[in-house]
Amino acid sequence: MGFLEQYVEGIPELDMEASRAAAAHIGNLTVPPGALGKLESLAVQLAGITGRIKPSFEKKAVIVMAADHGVCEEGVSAFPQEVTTQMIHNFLSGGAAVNVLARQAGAKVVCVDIGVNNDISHPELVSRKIRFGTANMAKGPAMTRAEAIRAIETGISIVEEEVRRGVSIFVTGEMGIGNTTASAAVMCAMTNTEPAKAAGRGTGLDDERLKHKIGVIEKALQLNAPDAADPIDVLAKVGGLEIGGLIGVILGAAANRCPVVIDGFISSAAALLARVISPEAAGYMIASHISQEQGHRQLLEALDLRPGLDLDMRIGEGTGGVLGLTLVDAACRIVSEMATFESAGIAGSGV
Ligand SMILES: Cc1cc2ncn([C@H]3O[C@H](COP(=O)(O)O)[C@@H](O)[C@H]3O)c2cc1C
Ligand SMILES: O=C(O)c1cccnc1
Repeated sequence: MGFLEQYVEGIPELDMEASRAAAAHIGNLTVPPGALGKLESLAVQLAGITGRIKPSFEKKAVIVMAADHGVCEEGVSAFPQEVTTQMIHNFLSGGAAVNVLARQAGAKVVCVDIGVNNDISHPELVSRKIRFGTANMAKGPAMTRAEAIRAIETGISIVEEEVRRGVSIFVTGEMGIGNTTASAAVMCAMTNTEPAKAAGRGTGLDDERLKHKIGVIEKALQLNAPDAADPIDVLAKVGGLEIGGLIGVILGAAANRCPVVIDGFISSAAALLARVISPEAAGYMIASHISQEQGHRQLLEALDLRPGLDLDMRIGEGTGGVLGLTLVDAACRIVSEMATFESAGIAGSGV
């Protein structure tokens, strides 16, 4: 058995006893039953993940996996490929949207080069390049199976390092011009969805170029025939290196009983593959927001995840995910700080 298969076997089931105890505690808090809505289900989930009724997460990290995509040569993005590298410099100097929102949430940004086209060296950059971008999936497989597995294992090793540094909650983030094309192709392959329903405008394609993008995805799926029963085959043929890295982040978080907050469309495509690799990992995923990217709603439904926020965002990077940390903090404070009917001397419901 390879490292990955063995690692995945170690992902623990959720602690249902802790979840039940949290639900009972929430039932005694001074609100009408169920009135705190998704914050209540989040608190119950967090108890199941950590085994603690009143968890708290001091150290938080968003892992921004960055990689390039060979399919960009088909003209599937509104922006040129160099923007991937340029944005990495922006992440490293703290000026990107995810940096700002992560500072607000008290999370550190870990930027990983898992497959960018250029050589980049910076003391803050985690350099784990597997190859210089994927190959063009409209002409053949994006990467080899061995590279796909390495991408996943890279994500796992980064989480393991951060757990050793005390991080106890993770957010998925990414940067890669062209990656909404790869993510839509993954979604189509895994859920048997028409590319016209899965593909969106990404960074801002007009109608004509969106039609072209849909045609490219159709061609890539036809040519590569990814096997829906084999998520690593799907990742290798029509996915991306950062998508593989994020699968590893999700599996790594689950193996360490840490919640993992899922960002937008690209992160959700990674989550879809992760939950087939490990059905147990699904319980550790928290959906942060619904992105404007067409296909995200259906993708979240396929994941059976209900997003907390709907902010008309369409950027990725982990921006929605770090905003989702606020909801996690809110759920934690409710269970640890609220009074119960008994402690506050308030009469319960008469019905
Ligand atoms: C300046 C800029 C910053 C970004 N930050 C995230 N993305 C997002 O856009 C890209 C996906 O869209 P597409 O598939 O259309 O290329 C990804 O890099 C994603 O993270 C950005 C895109 C741009 C242009
Ligand atoms: O939802 C996302 O992750 C997204 C949407 C558009 C562009 N980039 C990312």
